[in-house]
Amino acid sequence: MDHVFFPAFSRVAISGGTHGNELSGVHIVREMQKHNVNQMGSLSVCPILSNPRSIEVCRRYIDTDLNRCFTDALLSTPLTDSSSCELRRAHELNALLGPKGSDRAMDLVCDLHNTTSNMGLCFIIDFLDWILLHMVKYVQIKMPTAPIRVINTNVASKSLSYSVDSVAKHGFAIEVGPQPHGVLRADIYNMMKEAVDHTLDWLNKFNAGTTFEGDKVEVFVWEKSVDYPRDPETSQLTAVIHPKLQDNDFKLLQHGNPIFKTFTGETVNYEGEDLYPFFINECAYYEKRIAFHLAKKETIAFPPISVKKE
Ligand SMILES: N[C@@H](Cc1ccccc1)C(=O)O
Ligand SMILES: CCCCCC(=O)O
Ligand SMILES: [Zn+2]
Repeated sequence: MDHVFFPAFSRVAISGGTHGNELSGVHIVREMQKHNVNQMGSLSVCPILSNPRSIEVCRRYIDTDLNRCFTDALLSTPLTDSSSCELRRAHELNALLGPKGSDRAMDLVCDLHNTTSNMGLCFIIDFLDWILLHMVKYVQIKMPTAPIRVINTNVASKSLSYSVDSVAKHGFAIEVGPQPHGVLRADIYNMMKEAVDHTLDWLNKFNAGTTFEGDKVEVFVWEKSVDYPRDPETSQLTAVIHPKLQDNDFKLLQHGNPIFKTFTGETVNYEGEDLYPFFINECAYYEKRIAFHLAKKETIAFPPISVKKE
């Protein structure tokens, strides 16, 4: 693949607390703010707490999920007195870190999340972005023992991307679990902190003119979601994640494998095509009617890249 050149990175944001009870990112950002981290080598770094009001009450959100508020449609919805706290905050964050799709948007936003699912450390991206794939490869090499994967949400277009990181030129989330929401685990905190540090190191090396050789990386591309079995009248759950699926994120799920155990003891088997499950039993997804997501696994080759000399 031909060598690709990108402009140097200048302004990056590290955001935490987009979901107020996902504490690794809240404390990583708080530590950065406490030590006045705002210049790291060639980068100006903006540590920001995305949803201070939800952090204050240690809940995912106040009115609605902030990480679903950044579609073009919602960002151009005029605010009224009845607008949700999070839509109001999304408009503020878009002005601060974006505007989404504009030339003056942040070069990069790294949004920090935790999951109750056994997912290790995942980079969540909306599109194949050579910069982000190189960054992931670098972090994987620097953290060989940690399970580090890439999830592509496969959103249909930039205008339909809905997460806070989508306002930047290069946006992604770092998702680490398992960690209960509202809880801090040292192992999970350290994994996230190390990944953030390596990400910033990579950006400085890139800016300094390092050529990163082409390579390939496995990417899990979102395909569909599966909800819990529910009572058709009441929508109440009638089953839980089967013990044989629980904690087996990213292990191939094959036709006929057990996925749910009903409260009356029956096993429900998976009837779909062989795919990779993730976000299995994520606490915050019950209300979204998601028991787990399913992804295809693809191997993506990416070209050598280096900074474009202005
Ligand atoms: N846990 C995050 C995962 C995510 C990150 C970025 C984009 C889409 C999804 C969320 O549900 O918001
Ligand atoms: C990482 C989560 C993927 C969400 C895919 C969707 O709900 O459209
Ligand atoms: Zn989150």
